[in-house]
Amino acid sequence: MRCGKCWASSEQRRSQASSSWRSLENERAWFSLRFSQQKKSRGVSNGGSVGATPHVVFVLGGPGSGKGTQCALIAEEEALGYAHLSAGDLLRAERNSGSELAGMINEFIREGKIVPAEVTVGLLRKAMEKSGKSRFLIDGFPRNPDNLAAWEASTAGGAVVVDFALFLDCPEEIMTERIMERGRSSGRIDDNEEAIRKRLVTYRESTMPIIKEFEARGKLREVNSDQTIEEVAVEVRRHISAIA
Ligand SMILES: Nc1ncnc2c1ncn2[C@@H]1O[C@H](COP(=O)(O)OP(=O)(O)O)[C@@H](O)[C@H]1O
Ligand SMILES: O=c1ccn([C@@H]2O[C@H](COP(=O)(O)OP(=O)(O)O)[C@@H](O)[C@H]2O)c(=O)[nH]1
Repeated sequence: MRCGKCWASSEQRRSQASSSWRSLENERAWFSLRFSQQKKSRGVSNGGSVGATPHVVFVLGGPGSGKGTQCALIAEEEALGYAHLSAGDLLRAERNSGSELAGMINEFIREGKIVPAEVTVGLLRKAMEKSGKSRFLIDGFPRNPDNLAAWEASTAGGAVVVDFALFLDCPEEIMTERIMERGRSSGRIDDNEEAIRKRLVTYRESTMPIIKEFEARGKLREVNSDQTIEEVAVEVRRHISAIA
């Protein structure tokens, strides 16, 4: 039975969970196949070189911390060779496409909750393929342990290298101010006070543990994003440029 806050009954969830595992198997197969083919065909760009294993930087931080702004600046520098993939943008595009997932995605976004991992991993996969690039800034993902597990299952065997997670650290009051300002023109259903409160709870409870996980692995780079866009960009670029 459907309710305002749940997008599916427990039966639907169970059936979705089993199809999720099947799709994860497909994702895994895809990453290995796709990128081994790329190596053979030497057909992808890599900031000048071709044929290398794809490299990813996850860009994490709370809502309004500046992830999209900073990723766009790096992607503008063509010589660096990065494709900017915003998980949120991909989800909003899928919702706007009117696909069968649209209603479910809309509910999760409205509630500031995290969309089931296999949906997001599938959208990222397609976007990576379409980009023709082999360096990726993945903006706003992984947001919880399920996201990370699904990503790792789909890239098992080293098909994709995660260089590090870049954490844009910003006080919640500043993030809230920025999003309220963005909400004046963004048209986003979640750029309002009520949704921001929910998104901040999700960030604290679900995404912070992922940031801590990358820290524990020695794979976290941190930037204070409570500075001007230009000041943040200098530090972000320094971390990106340090990748071999
Ligand atoms: N360093 C900054 N100082 C002030 N405003 C910023 C800064 N970085 C981003 N913004 C603004 O704050 C809002 C949120 O930034 P955005 O990059 O969309 O954040 P996120 O992708 O993390 O949600 C945007 O309107 C953006 O122009
Ligand atoms: O990997 C992701 C990325 C985004 N979202 C959803 O999309 C919303 C907006 O995310 P986005 O990164 O665009 O916004 P930000 O939090 O950076 O402002 C989030 O609150 C989630 O509901 C999600 O479920 N999984």
